Amino acid sequence: MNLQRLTLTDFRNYRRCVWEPSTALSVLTGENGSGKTNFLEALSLLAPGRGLLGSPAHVLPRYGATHWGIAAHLDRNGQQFQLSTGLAEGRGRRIFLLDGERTKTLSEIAHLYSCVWLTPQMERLFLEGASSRRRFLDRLTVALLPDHTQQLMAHERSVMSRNRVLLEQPHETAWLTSLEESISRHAVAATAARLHLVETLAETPFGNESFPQTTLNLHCPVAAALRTSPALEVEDRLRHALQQSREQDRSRKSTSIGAHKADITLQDSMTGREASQSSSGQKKIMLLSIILSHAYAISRIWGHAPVILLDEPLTHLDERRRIILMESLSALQTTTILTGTEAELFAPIKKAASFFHIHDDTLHPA
Ligand SMILES: Nc1ncnc2c1ncn2[C@@H]1O[C@H](COP(=O)(O)OP(=O)(O)OP(=O)(O)O)[C@@H](O)[C@H]1O
Repeated sequence: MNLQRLTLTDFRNYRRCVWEPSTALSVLTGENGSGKTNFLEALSLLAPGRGLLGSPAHVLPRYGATHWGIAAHLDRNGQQFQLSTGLAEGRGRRIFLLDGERTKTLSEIAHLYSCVWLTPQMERLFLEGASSRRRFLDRLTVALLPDHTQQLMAHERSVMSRNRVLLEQPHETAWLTSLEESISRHAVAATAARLHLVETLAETPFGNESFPQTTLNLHCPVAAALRTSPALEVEDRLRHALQQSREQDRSRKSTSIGAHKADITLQDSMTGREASQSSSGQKKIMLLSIILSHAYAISRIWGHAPVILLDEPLTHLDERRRIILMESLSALQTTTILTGTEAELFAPIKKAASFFHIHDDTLHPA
């Protein structure tokens, strides 16, 4: 996937920014707060699922603006198209346009465009509660199975309705039964999709051959597992479990079983230890391994490599691993953008990459 031009209008700190990368690999540098993360976020928002599972559309306009827009000219295996997204004036929801036409389904876009994204905030995944790990897992899943978003939204709506009915009309058993049927159907589908993702990632050799024609050997393989209850894999069992838990759920004012209770565990597969006990550098390597394995899985499934966005990928890595990572990335043919505050650290890819410095919401060739 090659990005040819990106235009941001009133997006975050960018009033109007047009960027045309000249090589597949680009390095964006800039001072703290210059807008490096915002720039990568814009490209991530072109992929379906990000808006639903990330920042809501109304927080994205530049302060003082009421709407925002992102437009990308892309080349996918020789096929050129324009993909845009944004919040139009007077509309509450963002829309997607493909070559200027409003898209009908998000899977239409998933066939054409995908990206993988690593941010420093993701390092908190190892320490935070299960809900942020679920969001992370779901975002990866949506890139492979776009319908996953609909399943999750339908599941959430049914869980909220069941909580309300349990509190306000607990004797409406027919209503509760139908909501529990809906929860079971969507929870089983969502669990199957998540398991599919975890299995797909497990098939790609984590931390080793994480991308075609590339060897990323950072010596810290990671194993991901979905911690889920067996009830979540069989509709009848889940329906029965929900029915049995009505009293208990009513007193705790929430539904205790469902797709919203699953968790993923991440382990260092060399030591067998939980990833949360690893060092900062080891955590970073595990995340990089997951993200690049995900990129590999996307390219196998959709037939095109995703855009790769790595925000501060060198932080916490020692010099040897920084060089291995940069050399691996410079072999990729797909648009890959790396950010950092110090351009000098990217010296090993001086020849392969184009360098830009962000200042005053503009990307200046460096
Ligand atoms: N909606 C918005 N309108 C205008 N500015 C915004 C908006 N949202 C965020 N910002 C500002 O954009 C600036 C740039 O943020 P960003 O996180 O992209 O910087 P960065 O270059 O990645 O910084 P760092 O190196 O510290 O990680 C921040 O100062 C933030 O306050």
